[in-house]
Amino acid sequence: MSATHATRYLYLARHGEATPDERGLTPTGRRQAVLLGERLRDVPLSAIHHGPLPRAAETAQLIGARLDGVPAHACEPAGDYVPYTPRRDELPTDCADFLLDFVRGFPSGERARGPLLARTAEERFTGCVKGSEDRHELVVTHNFLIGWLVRAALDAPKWRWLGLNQCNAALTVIRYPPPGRPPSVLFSNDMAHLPAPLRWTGWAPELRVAG
Ligand SMILES: O=C(O)[C@@H](CO)OP(=O)(O)O
Repeated sequence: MSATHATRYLYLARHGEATPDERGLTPTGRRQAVLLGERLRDVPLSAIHHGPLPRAAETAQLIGARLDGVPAHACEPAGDYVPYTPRRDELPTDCADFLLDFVRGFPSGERARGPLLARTAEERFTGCVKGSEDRHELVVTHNFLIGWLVRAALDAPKWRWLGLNQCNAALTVIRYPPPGRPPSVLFSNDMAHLPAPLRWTGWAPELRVAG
């Protein structure tokens, strides 16, 4: 802790498994959210921020029910959008076509509004905090924003949010210390709170590994 700044611990979770119509969570998704809430019970969270879509809002509500009195609120920067559309000349030549096709597969509206929302998310959720008290905050969000914030913490090229994927209700924690030390990614896509049958949902089958 420095005289004027303290550490922020940012807890990032992708929503639980969504129903095919994305109007809410499946029974698996609800159970994932409850278990994540139980995992977070001993964390001194001061706030839960969540995206406005039903799958994130329901996940946040189920988590919050396990955390006495932590205020939860919806906000657009925690929502679902494409944070950055790379130019071809930024990408490795051997995977440029694959990555560009992937990004262009998302609605143009999600791509157009993404960069401003991503910037706002960085301003609102990242970096050390003023004062002498460390802060712990949870953001219940979608796959892409978590990749974007991990990329930013590592100071990786902007396109590199692509390929940083999260399973449903997995936990990523980033620590932002006071000036003088870089951010650290303490956990990434951690599913220790989920039993095996509830792990790896929301993740392409070819990317799954044992455990
Ligand atoms: O639409 C998707 O593929 C991702 C993008 O962030 O969202 P979600 O986590 O809601 O599946």
